[in-house]
Amino acid sequence: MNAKICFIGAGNMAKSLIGGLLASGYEAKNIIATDPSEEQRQALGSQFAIESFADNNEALMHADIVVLAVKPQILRNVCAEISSTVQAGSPLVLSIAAGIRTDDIDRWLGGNLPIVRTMPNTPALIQTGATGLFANARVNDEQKSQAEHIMRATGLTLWVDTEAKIDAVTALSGSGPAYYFLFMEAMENAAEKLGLDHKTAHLLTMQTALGAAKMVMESHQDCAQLRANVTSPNGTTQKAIEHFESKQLREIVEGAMTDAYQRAQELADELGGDA
Ligand SMILES: NC(=O)C1=CN([C@@H]2O[C@H](COP(=O)(O)OP(=O)(O)OC[C@H]3O[C@@H](n4cnc5c(N)ncnc54)[C@H](O)[C@@H]3O)[C@@H](O)[C@H]2O)C=CC1
Ligand SMILES: O=C(O)[C@@H]1CCC=N1
Repeated sequence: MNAKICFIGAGNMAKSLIGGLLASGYEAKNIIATDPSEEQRQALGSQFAIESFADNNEALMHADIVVLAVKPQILRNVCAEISSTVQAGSPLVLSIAAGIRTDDIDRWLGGNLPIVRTMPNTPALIQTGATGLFANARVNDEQKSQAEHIMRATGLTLWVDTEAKIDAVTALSGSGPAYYFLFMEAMENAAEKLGLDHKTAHLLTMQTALGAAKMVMESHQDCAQLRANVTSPNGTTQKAIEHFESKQLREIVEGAMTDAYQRAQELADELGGDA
């Protein structure tokens, strides 16, 4: 693939995608990025040998693919600013903005555009991300594979067939890293109360999380079976699991993810729409 990709916004997520693309052999001359912040452009220039611009329209002039990587709250204004250049070039539009629907982006950009909406997550920063993708009806097969190629540079990619499912992806893998961080924080704190020093508690928590995740990925056994393997009859794990179950851990997780899902839909209504 040698399409010219233009990132609008050169913050954390854009830099992780650019880093991933370059590491996977994508040519630096085919990647450009924009950012009004000189500091961000300098940071970009010191990390990667790609061209950067302060002016979105100037950068977009020759782009085959535009990646919208600004904060959701400013996306509407950015789209208004670039709409005539986008209409002139009709590039594939890829959005990584949380909670903004393809119909809104399309309307803000002047209409009739192929748009892929994605939901990455922060482990993309270390090329261990997980991204859900949704394509609107104007995206063709070649453009789908281009979008997938870009997002795969930072980890796993999975397509969903309705846009509402992107909100479910947001509740799962988009926000999910924070759930694991919270659980790890709680384990560390509990271990310290049981007498371990902070460093020991931290190291054992991290290694346990990594080991558990690797086992799920590599052992060909499902989570319930792996849990059963740790749980000796009438042993320590059984006591802990019984405690979790008696406090309705599963219902707590379902409630949290349902709240996240509903918030994703509310955000789309608040930031999108005609207002
Ligand atoms: N943090 C997360 O877990 C996730 C974030 N995202 C999405 O990724 C997108 C980017 O997020 P981050 O990289 O974390 O934000 P960031 O704040 O690091 O980067 C945004 C960049 O946009 C630049 N910018 C501001 N105004 C601009 C303009 N008019 N034109 C061009 N660039 C402009 C800023 O200077 C900044 O460098 C957001 O829409 C966010 O919703 C998506 C999934 C997960
Ligand atoms: O918390 C949020 O709204 C965004 C979406 C997924 C991760 N961060």
